[in-house]
Amino acid sequence: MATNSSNGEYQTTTKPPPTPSPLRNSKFFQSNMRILVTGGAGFIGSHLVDKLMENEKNEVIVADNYFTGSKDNLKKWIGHPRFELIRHDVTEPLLIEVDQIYHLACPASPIFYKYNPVKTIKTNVIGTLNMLGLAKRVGARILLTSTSEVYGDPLVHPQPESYWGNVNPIGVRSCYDEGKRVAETLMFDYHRQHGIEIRIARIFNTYGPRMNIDDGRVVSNFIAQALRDEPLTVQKPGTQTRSFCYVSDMVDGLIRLMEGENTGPINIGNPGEFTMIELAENVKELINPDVEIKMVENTPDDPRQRKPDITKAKELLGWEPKVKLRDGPPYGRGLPLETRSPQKK
Ligand SMILES: NC(=O)c1ccc[n+]([C@@H]2O[C@H](COP(=O)([O-])OP(=O)(O)OC[C@H]3O[C@@H](n4cnc5c(N)ncnc54)[C@H](O)[C@@H]3O)[C@@H](O)[C@H]2O)c1
Ligand SMILES: O=C(O)[C@H]1O[C@H](OP(=O)(O)OP(=O)(O)OC[C@H]2O[C@@H](n3ccc(=O)[nH]c3=O)[C@H](O)[C@@H]2O)[C@H](O)[C@@H](O)[C@@H]1O
Repeated sequence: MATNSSNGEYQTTTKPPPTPSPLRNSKFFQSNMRILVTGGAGFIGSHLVDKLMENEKNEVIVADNYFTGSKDNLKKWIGHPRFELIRHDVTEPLLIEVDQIYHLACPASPIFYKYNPVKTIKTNVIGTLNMLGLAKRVGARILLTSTSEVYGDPLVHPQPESYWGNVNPIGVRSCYDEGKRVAETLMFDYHRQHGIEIRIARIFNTYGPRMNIDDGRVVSNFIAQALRDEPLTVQKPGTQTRSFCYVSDMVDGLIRLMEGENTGPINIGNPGEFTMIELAENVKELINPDVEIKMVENTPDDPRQRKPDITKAKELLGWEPKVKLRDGPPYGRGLPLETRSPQKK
């Protein structure tokens, strides 16, 4: 600090900064790690942001076009000095400086990704290309949230990462599952060709607070129907299976993958497997024992079985899920506010 002394000369006095340094709240503050989360206003992305923001050394930038996400999911961080929210569509280039990129931007619920399939493909292909271009320019590590849908309607059960899948390339789900397969290809080509540090997570069905109550995915559908006293719509045959991972476990797995040494792809999911009839019976028992279960027509190419082999996640990341299906709110104890409305009478 420079002061003007009585004899007119400048003297330098040093004073230790208070803790925490006021610089942390100033525009001159530089965090240790600048992290971009694309799709950070969505369901998984906003929980990931919450976790990343817990670390004072992280500065988090979210880029989202709000197609299926919402500012509301991030409201507690808006205005925070280590947080920035950008309305941005990843199909357009993004020029910023970051150290890590969690690339989640993509509609995930089948009703939304089928709504504008060409846009879904653009998001997966051009969007991933743009984020890889950004990673290349600034030397950032990039993690892609791929999906168990890359296994299609799997003929191997449970699915290990070495399984190449059984995917219809021209079906109504192809914009999403083939889009994610191309995104994975792009990740590995940038890795091999340009030395980009990549991480690929193959996420299996995930549930928890902030799922959009009307987004059509089975857990939110059944819970919303049970709360509204409407029949639970089990799509035929009802014997198809899924394995449901609670969102806090998912976020933990994604961060471990980003921070670890393995490129992946690595399955992140809960191996507990349920038929859709079993899921409906669980929701009925836990939320509304009087509700009816109704069989309805299914949509094309619905995978008949899905369960992750998580051997790699256990061995390479030291990760396995902690929350069982019946224990993870909104499903078991304590429905979160986001799915509580409308109230059951
Ligand atoms: N939730 C699951 O069960 C699941 C399973 C497998 C894979 N994933 C993957 O995880 C990621 C997040 O899924 P989610 O469940 O949180 O879905 P979500 O729909 O809640 O979140 C996706 C976010 O991406 C944003 N987005 C979509 N298109 C965009 C674009 N072109 N530019 C910028 N932002 C865009 C949306 O507005 C939203 O905020 C997705 O990549 C999805 O494919 C999710
Ligand atoms: O985990 C994954 O990799 C993928 O899982 C889901 O896709 P899906 O499993 O088809 O998700 P849902 O729409 O929740 O359907 C699950 C099952 O429930 C059934 N279902 C759905 C809705 C409903 O009301 N009733 C019902 O029985 C469907 O037929 C399907 O068999 C996600 O939404 C994708 O984003 C994700 O990539």
